[in-house]
Amino acid sequence: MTLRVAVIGAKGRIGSEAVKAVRAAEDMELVAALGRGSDLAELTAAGAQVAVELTHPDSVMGNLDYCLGNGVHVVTGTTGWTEERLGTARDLLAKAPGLGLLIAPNFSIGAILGMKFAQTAARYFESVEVLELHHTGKADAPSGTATRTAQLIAAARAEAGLPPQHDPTTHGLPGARGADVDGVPVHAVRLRGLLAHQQVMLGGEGETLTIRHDSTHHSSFMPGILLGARKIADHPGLTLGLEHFLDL
Ligand SMILES: NC(=O)C1=CN([C@@H]2O[C@H](COP(=O)(O)OP(=O)(O)OC[C@H]3O[C@@H](n4cnc5c(N)ncnc54)[C@H](O)[C@@H]3O)[C@@H](O)[C@H]2O)C=CC1
Ligand SMILES: O=C(O)C1=N[C@H](C(=O)O)C[C@H](O)C1
Repeated sequence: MTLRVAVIGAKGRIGSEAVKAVRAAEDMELVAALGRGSDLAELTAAGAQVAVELTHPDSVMGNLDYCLGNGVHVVTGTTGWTEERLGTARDLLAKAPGLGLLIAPNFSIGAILGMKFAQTAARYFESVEVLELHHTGKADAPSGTATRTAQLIAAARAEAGLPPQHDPTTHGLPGARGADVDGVPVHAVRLRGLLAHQQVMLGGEGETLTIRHDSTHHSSFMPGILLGARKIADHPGLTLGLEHFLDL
């Protein structure tokens, strides 16, 4: 049966690519393509079963509220998530039994594997820092991927009983050591010419390990978006990370 999919944020960098990908998918029909200022009622009028939400941290919560309140599963890649926002999303889901919400910090398989490799390596190294590099249109910093990666690394270190990292800095400028995400320094670069890149650097006695991923085109995110749209109805409630839909 054909899956009826709507894209919200259809004119954006990733949204416009998602519109093409959904159109090209033989098992999907693009029933609505909404931009800023569109009426969300278009989506329900068109009978969308799944909304692919790719907008802005300022817009995502309102879109979730509408979709989950109107019987539509949601796959979102929009970033800027906090514990408070996740709590609100859980509250919305509690009022929408049977509906699924996938929040995916990154849809690219390489990035997801990079996060997994970093999580695996974390327990074996004394030091770890995350560097993310993005295009100049990005609203949030650090990136959703870097934040999630740092959280996974911190949890792995804690589970292994590693002590907090020692920061030797006693002199310097504020910000020079990056943002502190659960004790892991995260550095964000915004540079024209870049798209989405991440480097996790781990260091131990006499060695370093670097895990690097580069998205060089928005097409890298499309197989993950389509997979999320296909699977979300079978996963009611909140799923945080596309890795839960993959055999990892
Ligand atoms: N999870 C992932 O793999 C990826 C996530 N992203 C995230 O997706 C989001 C969008 O990124 P970009 O496409 O680069 O941004 P963008 O600024 O190019 O596109 C966002 C689009 O959403 C539209 N928009 C904003 N509010 C809206 C609303 N209420 N209703 C409908 N449309 C609305 C804007 O007008 C714009 O066209 C960001 O949060 C970004 O971090 C981006 C790439 C990959
Ligand atoms: O804004 C982007 O471009 C991206 N956003 C996501 C993030 O914040 O991690 C995913 C990817 O890095 C591209």
